[in-house]
Order: sequence, then structure tokens, then C-alpha cells
Amino acid sequence: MGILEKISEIEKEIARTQKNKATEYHLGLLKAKLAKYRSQLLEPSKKGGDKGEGFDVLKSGDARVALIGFPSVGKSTLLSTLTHTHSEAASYEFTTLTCIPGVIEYRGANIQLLDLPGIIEGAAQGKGRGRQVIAVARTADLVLMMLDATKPYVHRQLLEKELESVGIRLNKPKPNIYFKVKKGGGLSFNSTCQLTKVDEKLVQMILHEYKIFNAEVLFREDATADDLIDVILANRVYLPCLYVYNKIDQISIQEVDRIARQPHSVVVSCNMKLNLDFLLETLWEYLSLIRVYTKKPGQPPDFDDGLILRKGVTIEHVCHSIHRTLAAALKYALVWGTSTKYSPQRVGLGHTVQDEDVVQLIKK
Ligand SMILES: Nc1nc2c(ncn2[C@@H]2O[C@H](COP(=O)(O)OP(=O)(O)OP(=O)(O)O)[C@@H](O)[C@H]2O)c(=O)[nH]1
Ligand SMILES: [K+]
Ligand SMILES: [Mg+2]
Repeated sequence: MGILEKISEIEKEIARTQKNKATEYHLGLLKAKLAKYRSQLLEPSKKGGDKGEGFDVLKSGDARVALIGFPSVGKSTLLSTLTHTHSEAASYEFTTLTCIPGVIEYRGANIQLLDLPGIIEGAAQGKGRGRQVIAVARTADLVLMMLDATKPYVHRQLLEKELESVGIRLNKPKPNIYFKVKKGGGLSFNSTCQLTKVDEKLVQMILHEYKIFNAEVLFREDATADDLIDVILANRVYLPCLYVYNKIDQISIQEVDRIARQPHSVVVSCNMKLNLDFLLETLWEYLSLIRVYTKKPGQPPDFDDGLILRKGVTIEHVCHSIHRTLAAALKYALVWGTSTKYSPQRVGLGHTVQDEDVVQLIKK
């Protein structure tokens, strides 16, 4: 039996099996098997040549965004609208056949936007150029899932399922489970909170499915069997995702309002250039980008040339992004902005900066 057949057999069995206390272990085991076969599918084929010409685009800029969606939702139209790159758009499906990179220039940052072929149900199993597209998505900092606002909601669920099935986790934090394979000693299983979804027996069964008999497992949250499998496989990527509903020029204002209120969602019309500013603002937010300005003593801040950094970075990162020896030479920094109580405030290397802060670095 081929892997695809095995996968479909297990999927059928999971669908057949009623979910209750008595079938919990059986289901957990089936899920572990399913995840194992799926990750085998993802391994590059030995035949070679299916990497796909035109998909090896060099990463560049401050962040990378992959455009994922069904055919003809308007991905290429968006790329041509937001960047200086032109990507052919047409009313027929599969107009785009390779990966086309463009650059969004926004608030001083260069955000690489990748236009990709449309994907369809079954993409993860190799339908169309699905596998190449998904491989590119894994390298992105954010998935921009483009949807046609005139099409039914199920389209979004189908795409999510495709990405989910190849280990891409959208808008979901990494499970808080410590896991380490050991040379001996059996299974040491602990938790820091009450577990309602798994117990030691189930954890052990799942580990055995992966031929792991000695390991240390510590649940730091009430995680599920699926979470544990994700941690064991260790090849999952956790990405922020924005759902962008295009073609709102074709639907009623009530419908637009309803969609816009859904979590992680932005409504736009590429053709009519509606709401694209808000899309960029949200993109910036979801990429966790911040801009920090430097200032020399006695001079105004350099507002034309900000440093593009990620949320959560410290003065140490600021130093590194200017010069690698700067952090060691720093005496202290003065910061004006929302990250401090007073403006300016004297801070050290460990101080976390925020968007639009002004920083003056004082050397020893
Ligand atoms: N009404 C309307 N049509 C749009 C909008 N944006 C794009 N379209 C149309 O939708 C069709 C498909 O656009 P593309 O940009 O080629 O879509 P795509 O997602 O890149 O398609 P593939 O590359 O084939 O997957 C074109 O006829 C566009 O003119 C919009 O905001 N409103
Ligand atoms: K098209
Ligand atoms: Mg296209």
C-alpha cells in the first residue's frame, strides 16, 4: 500500500471512530500514525526534479510574506498593486505558475511579498503545484491567506486543512511541552498543571509509535495528544496568518461588515484599491515589526533612516544591528518614547524598546 492510501485508510478510520473515553487511546494512536505518514510525504522525493523550477526565490528584506489562496482570488492583482513588480492577472485559473517576488516598501521596511500559484484541495498531496507552494509558505514569516469574499466560508477551512496537514500551524503558539529523548531510564512523565486531555498511558503509547522508549516529557499546559505529536515531530512551523478577503466590491456592505469583524481578517478590494492602507498597517502589526530611530548628541533624531526590528528586542539588539562591537562598548542608552516612564530615560542593554522609540547610544 502506498503512503497516500495508508493516509486515507487512517483518515477513514478516524472518521468512523466515535470520540469517547473508551476510544481515546485508539484515536491518539491513529493520529500519531497519520502524522508520521504525512511527514514522510513531505520529505523530498528521491526522484528529484520535483523541487519545481521558479520556486527558489532568495529571501530578502526585513520580512517575508507568502500569498496563499485558491486560483483567481486576486493574489497577483495584489502583488501588482502593492509592489513595483508586475504579475500577470487574468480571469482564468492558474494564471501564475511560479513564485514571483515583489517588495512592499512600508514605513521604511522592505517586506518581501511572494505571489504564488493558486492551490486547490489535495495540494499537500501534490495536486497542482501544491507541494512547491506549501514549501515556500514554510519559509515565510507570515501567511497572507487570500480569499474571495464572494465565495463560501468553507474555502478558508479547506486551505487551513491543507496547511495544517503538512505541519504549518497558523496563529497558534508552540505547545508548552518540554520533550527530550534519553539514552535510557524509560519514560519520565510530569506536568505542572492538571491534564484533562492526555494521561501517562496515552503519552507512552504515542511515544512507542515513534519507537521512543526513553524520554523526559513535561507538560507545562493542558495540551492535547496532537500538540504532543507536533512536539515529537519537531518539524512544525508556527506562523501568523492574516485572512484577506478580496473583491468586497462584489458583496453587500452588511456582508463586508460581518467578515471584517472575524478574527485575523481584513477586507479589501484590489481592483478598487479599497482598505489597502489598513491591510499594510495590519501586516506590520502581525509581522511584529517595529521601527526605532537613533540620535546623535545635540542633534535631532534621524527620522529618515529608522532601524527595522522585531517586537521584544532590547538595546543590545539595537547595538548589534548598527555594529557588532557596539554592545560591548556601550555605557548606557537614552531612550525617548513609549517604552520608558520618563523621556529621556537612562537604560542598559537589557531594556526592551518599542515601536517609534528614539535611542541615543553613549559609549564608554
Ligand atoms: N471584482 C473584483 N475582481 C478582482 C479584484 N481583484 C482581482 N480581481 C479579478 O480576479 C481575477 C483573478 O485575478 P488574479 O490576480 O489573476 O488572481 P490570482 O489569485 O493571482 O489567480 P491565479 O494566479 O490564477 O491563481 C482577475 O480577473 C482580476 O481582475 C477585486 O478586488 N474585485
Ligand atoms: K487568475
Ligand atoms: Mg496569480
